[in-house]
Amino acid sequence: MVRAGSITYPFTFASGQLGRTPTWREAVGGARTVAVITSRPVAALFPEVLRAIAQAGPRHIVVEVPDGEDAKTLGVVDRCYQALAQAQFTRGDLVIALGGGTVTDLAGFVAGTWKRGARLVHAPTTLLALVDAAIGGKTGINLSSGKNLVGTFHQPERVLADDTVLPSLPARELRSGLAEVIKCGFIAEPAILDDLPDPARTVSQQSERYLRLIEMSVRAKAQLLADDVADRGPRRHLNYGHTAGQAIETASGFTLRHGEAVALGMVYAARICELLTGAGGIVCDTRDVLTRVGLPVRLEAAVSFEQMWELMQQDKKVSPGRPSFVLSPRRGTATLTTMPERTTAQAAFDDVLRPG
Ligand SMILES: NC(=O)c1ccc[n+]([C@@H]2O[C@H](COP(=O)([O-])OP(=O)(O)OC[C@H]3O[C@@H](n4cnc5c(N)ncnc54)[C@H](O)[C@@H]3O)[C@@H](O)[C@H]2O)c1
Ligand SMILES: O=C(O)C(=O)C[C@@H](O)[C@H](O)[C@H](O)COP(=O)(O)O
Ligand SMILES: [Zn+2]
Repeated sequence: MVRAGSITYPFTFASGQLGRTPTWREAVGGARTVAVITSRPVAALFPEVLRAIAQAGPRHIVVEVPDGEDAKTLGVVDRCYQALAQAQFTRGDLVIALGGGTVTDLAGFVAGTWKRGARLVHAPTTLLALVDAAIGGKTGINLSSGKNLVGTFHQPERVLADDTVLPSLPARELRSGLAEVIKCGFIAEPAILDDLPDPARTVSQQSERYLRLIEMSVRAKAQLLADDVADRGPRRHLNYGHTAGQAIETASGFTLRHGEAVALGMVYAARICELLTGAGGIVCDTRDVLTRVGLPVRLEAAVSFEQMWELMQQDKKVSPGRPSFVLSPRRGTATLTTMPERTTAQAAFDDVLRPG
């Protein structure tokens, strides 16, 4: 179960459940219409899931949205609203998000704002969505001025976790998800960092290990948000590596995957921590861990300090004088500090991120 303040909902883990009609019969409850928001590649990968949803009973529509970050725009939100309007979709009807974190962020926002809040079930299909995006109710739409600048908190009624989605993931997507898993290792559960998968082996060859990692990451995230859904205190620890990471992700024009950018953001935060505390070895440890699974530890995209700094100021956590930058001085712990001064921020960028 995930507790998000006063709301509690199940995170059910069962191999193959997404392709079974009874799963969906139970999830649909009394809805008369179901709207599946998904992307074309995901729909093509999982026809048996769409079939199982169709067989669950109510009328259903499939709203296909662009793949990846292109889904998280106000234009796509509007297209989803039009589809819901045409289907005379009510608050008691159900939005199903079938896809990765971009789909859960978009569908969560659409459900949360449709008639001030429709029902929502997440069916995550990437590792990243399974361990992170499908849990906790954050939704996000990008603007040209920054990532996730528009959003609501809207909790799903349930998260249907199914590890049979993982084997088809390209290695790069798997690594991107592992960045969020590693993040949980640095901020909350150090055992994660001693149990990382071997990138040379497939998911199926180390499935027990993946199950442990998913379990530890979900537990860590659920604990941090349980009493801070609105992201004012401990939940912010989940933003470790994101202040710089999401700025870099945006400045790269989304050529970097979310997890890759977060990996670079964690290296950056590690250096900031060293500069602020005088401690040593944090960057080295961070790079060692990330390198073990093949995540980037140096910035190769053409992103300047000025671009990153400018975008960091747009971060939602930032308000003058208030703690908004996450440090992890020791494996398994996190603290909040104020945004570093520009000179410190520039020094850290030059030390660990400057390309070339
Ligand atoms: N709301 C939150 O708490 C939260 C947390 C973390 C990340 N996010 C957001 O999530 C997004 C990143 O999510 P993502 O990494 O899942 O990216 P994504 O949704 O773009 O999916 C990545 C790619 O994988 C493909 N794909 C999906 N499932 C697949 C499968 N089973 N097999 C093969 N390919 C598959 C998709 O078609 C896509 O091309 C970012 O926008 C990030 O901001 C949100
Ligand atoms: O759930 C949270 O809280 C997180 O911060 C999880 C992050 O991994 C995720 O990328 C989130 O969408 C970032 O949120 P934002 O507030 O920085 O937009
Ligand atoms: Zn993230």
